[in-house]
Amino acid sequence: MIVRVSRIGPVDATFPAPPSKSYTHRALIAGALASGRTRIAGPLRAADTELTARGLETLGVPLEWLPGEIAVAGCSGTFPAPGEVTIDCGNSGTTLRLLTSAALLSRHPVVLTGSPRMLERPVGPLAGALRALGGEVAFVGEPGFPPIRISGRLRGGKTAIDGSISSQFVSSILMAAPYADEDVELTLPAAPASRSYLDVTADVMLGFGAHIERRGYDWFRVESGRAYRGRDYPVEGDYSSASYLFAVAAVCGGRVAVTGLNPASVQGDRRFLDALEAMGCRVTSGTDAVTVERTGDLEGIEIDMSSSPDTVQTLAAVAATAGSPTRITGTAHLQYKESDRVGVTAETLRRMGAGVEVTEDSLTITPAPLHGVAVDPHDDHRTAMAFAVLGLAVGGMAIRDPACVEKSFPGFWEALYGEGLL
Ligand SMILES: O=C(O)C1=C[C@@H](OP(=O)(O)O)[C@@H](O)[C@H](O)C1
Ligand SMILES: C=C(OP(=O)(O)O)C(=O)O
Repeated sequence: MIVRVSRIGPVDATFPAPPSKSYTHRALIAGALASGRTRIAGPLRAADTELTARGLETLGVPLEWLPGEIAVAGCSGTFPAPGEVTIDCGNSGTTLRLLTSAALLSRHPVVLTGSPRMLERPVGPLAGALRALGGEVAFVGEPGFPPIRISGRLRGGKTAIDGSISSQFVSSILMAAPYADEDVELTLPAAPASRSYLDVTADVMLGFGAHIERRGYDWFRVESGRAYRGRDYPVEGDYSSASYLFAVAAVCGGRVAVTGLNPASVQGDRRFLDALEAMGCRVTSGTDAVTVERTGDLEGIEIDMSSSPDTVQTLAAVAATAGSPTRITGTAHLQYKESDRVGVTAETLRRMGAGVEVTEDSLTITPAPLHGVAVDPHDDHRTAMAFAVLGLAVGGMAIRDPACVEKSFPGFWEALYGEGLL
């Protein structure tokens, strides 16, 4: 299937934010490990969160998707898997990385695997740190990459971990740490990639009753024995998904309001709104909605997006419509995602007519007259959504494999269609 995107004029639209993917993954894991029952209210039901839920079910945790909620029966820190199990994490890095440490809480070995692309996404630094904490991690295929077989136990103690490729390595150990035999102390010798996701991890852990101490992003200690307690857990809206909706106003002009976002959220992709503001949009944040409005022209900016990787492509799309160049830094780790995102974004923007310069850790977009092209997102939801939005300003865009948005934002096309934008 192909979605054809035509040029539209200024917009005036209001959308509900899809629920947060990162919060839903973490609430599922905390609820599964907790003592007692958890009710996750307003979760994201998308391909990736279903993969985490299915993985937990494979580990023996009863859970049920009900209308508007997930009911999870916590296993009090020991997964009751009946024997060795294999969990297919598909294309979801968060599922694979976060379940890797949790797998040590099963009585039996766990094999974690995924899509062909997932098998190219690194897990080496996570494996190394888990071994230092008592786990056994065997690489079934290529060393440093899934599939991995996890056995042994989470003894705990102190170790260093390199999170410069992915913050998910650190989040993984933190989330399982309350169930280690001893306290877990992690030192991060290098600045972690996507550090804001460590704030999301800490937020969920605290919300479920764990005890975590930290010094910024370079030292964390989790108390062993302060177990998660089952609870009613509401999931806030997703700033990464909302970025595509805000970007519609930025590239087409007019106004887009998104409801259901937490204005005080620790989600790093809130930074996308700072970028839009710096480029010349008006951003207002009320109790009901966050609104982006553009009446004049956009200016290029220079911005570090190292903590907000999932909105780099959205920002690149907006930047291509500005009146001057934009330099986005902190992009090195985008090569490890569902696709080599900087490469794909640069190649597509160049085909559309923009000037693009790429370095190891930056992306500079020089606007020029643009024309629509056919985009094959190669199973990367964010490529599909970012270029669909740009298509609304440029016209003549064709997005192949539109179903790949199911990974994080299953209602994306319907949301645009519902507001008359497609
Ligand atoms: O922990 C998480 O929920 C995520 C962390 C980020 O990954 P990296 O830390 O690998 O950059 C982000 O890109 C991903 O979509 C979700
Ligand atoms: C990188 C992403 O997710 P994950 O790492 O979970 O595959 C994403 O959603 O952009």
